[in-house]
Amino acid sequence: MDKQELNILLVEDNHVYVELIKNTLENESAYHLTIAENLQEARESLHEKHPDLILIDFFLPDGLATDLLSGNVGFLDCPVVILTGPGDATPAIHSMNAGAWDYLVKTESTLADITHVISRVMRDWLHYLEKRQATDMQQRLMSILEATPDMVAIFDADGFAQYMNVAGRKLLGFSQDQNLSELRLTDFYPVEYAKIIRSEAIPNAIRKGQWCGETELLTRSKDTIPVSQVLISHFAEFGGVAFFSTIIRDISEYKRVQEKIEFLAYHDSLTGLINRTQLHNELEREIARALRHNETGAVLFIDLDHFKKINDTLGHLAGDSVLMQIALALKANVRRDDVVARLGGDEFIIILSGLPIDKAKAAEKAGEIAEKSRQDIAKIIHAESHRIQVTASIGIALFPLLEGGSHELIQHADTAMYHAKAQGRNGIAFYKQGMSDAVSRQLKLEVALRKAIEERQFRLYYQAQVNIDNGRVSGAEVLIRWNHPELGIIAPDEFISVLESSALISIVGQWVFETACYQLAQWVAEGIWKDDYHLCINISPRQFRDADFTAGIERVVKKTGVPAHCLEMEITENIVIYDLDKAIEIMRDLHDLGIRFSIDDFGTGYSSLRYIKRLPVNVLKIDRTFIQDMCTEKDDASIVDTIIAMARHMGLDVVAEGVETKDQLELLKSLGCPNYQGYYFSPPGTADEFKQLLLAA
Ligand SMILES: Nc1nc2c(ncn2[C@@H]2O[C@@H]3COP(=O)(O)O[C@H]4[C@@H](O)[C@H](n5cnc6c(=O)[nH]c(N)nc65)O[C@@H]4COP(=O)(O)O[C@H]3[C@H]2O)c(=O)[nH]1
Repeated sequence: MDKQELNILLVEDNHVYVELIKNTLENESAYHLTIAENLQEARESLHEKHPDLILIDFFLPDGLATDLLSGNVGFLDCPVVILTGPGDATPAIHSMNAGAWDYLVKTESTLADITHVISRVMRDWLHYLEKRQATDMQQRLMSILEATPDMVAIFDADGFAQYMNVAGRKLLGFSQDQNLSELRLTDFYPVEYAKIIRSEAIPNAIRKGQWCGETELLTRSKDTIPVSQVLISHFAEFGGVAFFSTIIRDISEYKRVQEKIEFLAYHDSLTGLINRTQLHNELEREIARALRHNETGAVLFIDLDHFKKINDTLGHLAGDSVLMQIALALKANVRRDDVVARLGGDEFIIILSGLPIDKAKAAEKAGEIAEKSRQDIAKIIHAESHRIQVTASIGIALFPLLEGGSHELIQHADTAMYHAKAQGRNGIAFYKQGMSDAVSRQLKLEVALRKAIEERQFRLYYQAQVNIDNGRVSGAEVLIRWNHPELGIIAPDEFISVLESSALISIVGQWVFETACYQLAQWVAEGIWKDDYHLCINISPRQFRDADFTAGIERVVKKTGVPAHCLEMEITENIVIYDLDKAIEIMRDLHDLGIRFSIDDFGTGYSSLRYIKRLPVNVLKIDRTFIQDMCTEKDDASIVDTIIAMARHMGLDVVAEGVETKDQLELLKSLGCPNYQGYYFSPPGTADEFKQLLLAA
């Protein structure tokens, strides 16, 4: 403290005495003296000047000294020198407020004595202040240590605990008053980490001053806590470690988050199965193992059929629930060390390892597991109060391959899966060479067809059916065309099979039926469609098997208001070979509405009279391949003759398809065929073109 700054408050009303002290102090020119002559002035000075030293004349009037010393004025946070009279006053002061004063100076002392005392007082005071500052700092540091959320501990040079802060005690389960001095640094760690502390941390801390690392602490209840820690050596003045201190942070939460992040990096968050990244790691490992142990393995690529529909119609919660349940079912179906992964979306992979070395046996085993998985997936799933049935297409590829690793294998299994889809879904296919080209062609077409649906690129053409006797139009067959933006009009033979295998046929078929009905309704309204004409619409086997096929047809008939008896559905014999009874049921329902049925391409399929008899069929359409050569090939002519005779016998109508020449027409007429269709009369044309034929009829 600068001497010049010394602020002295002299509480005294004896002018002579005041002058003397003043002179003395001013001679020193190092003090600033404030004089208070009464209680009021003393109070003000205490508040305003913050004196460093107070000189009080004990024999002041009005009990001023008593008031000051008894603390009535305020806390005197500086040394107080009592200027007292002869020695007899001392006991009175003592009894009054012990500790309130610091020095007694007798008034009979000389001023030099007083000055001397003042200097001594100030020296003491400065010393005291320094000490107080140091302890203040210590106290502050201590309170910071106690408040810090990290564990802080001090150990002596022999490693015995000397201090542990609140956070440390809390972390390890020790109470605040528990004596830890018997415990050594290494006692706070499980054995394996105590070893690291002894052999690595302490030597390093001694050598380099400090050691940092991640360890685990052992709590009082023998739990372990992951921590990050710094161990510091504090050296004595003349060398050697005086003590160690350590700061330790509990990183359990960080570890948990880190583990979660690591888990998420390699796992699918929804199902908990491993993800694509980890799948490749696992598969590479399995391939290497199969090569080492001369084993066979298999990759099953599982893709759910029409899963998007579940998400779109029942919502993502239901979709998620389905995925989770399927993940569980797949896991339950394989051995514990077989890998099940989710690639994302509705795609799963199973890696089967340790299959028999014999490829055929391995394939058989893989096929069995795939079939079991397929069946398990197809079981009814309850999700978000819905009962859902999902099917899956599964592709299988065996490994090790002659060439290629995990990527090629998954690619093969993927191709096989697409093949299974192309086969009508809900099935299994093994990868074979050459499969990729066919599948990718099919896929490209499928993608283009989906676009065609979205962009309404389909058109309907109409081909007249003609009564042979009078040569007049008796109806029409509806034929779809794909009006491709670059390739122009594409005939159905090129895309109907892809629509069928991808199940897009249901959407397109429904569109054909609806559009044709609207067109028919218009012709009826225009009065150009006669009541005994028939509009024939092709129905694919797949479309026919749709659960809501009949309901969809009924809806359209009602909506468009067409006369149902003018509608005819062209089906092929394939429709009935799946489930004859079901086919009969559907046909009867539609028949009851008034809709007629014709068997298309008759003669090319089973042509079994047994089932034709049971079906509510009205018309047989003779396939054009017989008509084509009937004038030159006797066999074809006799087949056509037989079909016409048989139809007549069974009370069925007949339409001969693909009539291109007058000779064909004449021969058909002579055989008693009632109707025909073909380029000879007119090729398929647009609705406007066909309308002209109707107007001319
Ligand atoms: N060579 C020759 N051909 C003639 C002659 N007259 C007609 N055709 C063709 O013969 C096919 C008759 O249709 P389909 O047997 O039902 O055979 C149809 C039918 O099975 C299917 N199809 C057409 N439209 C649809 C549809 O909307 N839905 C479904 N599921 N299948 C359809 O595609 C097949 C082929 O249809 P298109 O290419 O339009 O071929 C039509 C027609 O253009 C002729 O004098 N000579």
